Amino acid sequence: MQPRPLARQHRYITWLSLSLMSFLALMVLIVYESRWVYPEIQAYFSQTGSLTGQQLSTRARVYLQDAQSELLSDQPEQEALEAATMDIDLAYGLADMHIYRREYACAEPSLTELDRLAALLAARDIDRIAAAMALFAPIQCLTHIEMDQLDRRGAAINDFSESTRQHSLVLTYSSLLIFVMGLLFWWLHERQLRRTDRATQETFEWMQRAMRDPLTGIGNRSALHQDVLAKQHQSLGLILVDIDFFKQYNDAYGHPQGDTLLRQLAALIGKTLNDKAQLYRLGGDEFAALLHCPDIDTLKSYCHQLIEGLREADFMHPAHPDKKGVTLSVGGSCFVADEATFPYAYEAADKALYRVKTMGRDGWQVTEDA
Ligand SMILES: Nc1nc2c(ncn2[C@@H]2O[C@H](COP(=O)(O)OP(=O)(O)OP(=O)(O)O)[C@@H](O)[C@H]2O)c(=O)[nH]1
Repeated sequence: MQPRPLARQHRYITWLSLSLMSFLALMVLIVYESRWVYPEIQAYFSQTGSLTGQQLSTRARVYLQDAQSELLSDQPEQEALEAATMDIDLAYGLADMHIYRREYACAEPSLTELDRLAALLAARDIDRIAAAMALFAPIQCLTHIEMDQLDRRGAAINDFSESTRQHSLVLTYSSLLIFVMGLLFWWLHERQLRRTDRATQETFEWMQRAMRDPLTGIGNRSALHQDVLAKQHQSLGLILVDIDFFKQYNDAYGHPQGDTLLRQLAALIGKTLNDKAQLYRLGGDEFAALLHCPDIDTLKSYCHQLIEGLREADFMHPAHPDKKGVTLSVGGSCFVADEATFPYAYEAADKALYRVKTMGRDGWQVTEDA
């Protein structure tokens, strides 16, 4: 059975909504996974070893080494002391950081030492070599700070890379999972749809079979009733056809041949009525035809055609009491299709058929004003 356009549309909409849901889930995940980026960057540039922290200690150390060079140079005393004092002051200004005092034990004594040296140099109370030697301890401290800040920065970068790798992994596996789940949903949906299609098809076929006469392939009594209801308010003609002396035919030829005759008659009635009628087998040797009937004369002409058509076909009947071939008794009535009118129309056609039977068979009658 071809999938109906509506079912296909529904399938696409469901598939689309699943994709959208997966996409949304992925977006939520990305936003969730990215939440660490900004605090991480902030941490990188503020709390741990930072570029600024390292640069300040480096600059301060360079000033102190400059001061040492100036103290040990051969420039005039006055100039050398002034330049060294200036560099020590600059170094003090850079190294006098709260974070250095808090984090490094050597910071406090070094700053005190620089303070003392600056005062001694200003008072010319220390010789140049002693002052240069005294700068080694603060230089060592600043070098230590500088290296430590570098180490901390390296560690922060490593942490940053590691967490980036982990978050990327989470993101990759989650995307894969969502993709697989999308496929699974799609497969489940398709399977359900196929099952529903199959069940619908089976129900449809079962209903079709329930409405068919298995021997002749034409409709049965239920189909006749259903078709009448489907043609509400239309002018219809109902023709009932009964084989004459069918029992004798069966007795003479046997039931299988009787079955063949039933099939042949079903085909003949259809052909005679030019396929304008819907045919039914009501049971046994009784058929019915339902057709459009604008007036009673049309119905009469159909009935006449049936009798003449059978005569022309000339089916043999070896046991016909009147020594004829197979003959039919036909009764008809016209009615406006409705659930309420149909039983009366059926009764009227049946009465007409009965009249034919009682009048010797092989003929037709209609009941007017059913
Ligand atoms: N071969 C065959 N015979 C059937 C079938 N259904 C019913 N019959 C036979 O049809 C015959 C109908 O007999 P009756 O109702 O007496 O009708 P009739 O012999 O045609 O007599 P009248 O209608 O009065 O002319 C019976 O012998 C049934 O056994 C069928 O499916 N196949």
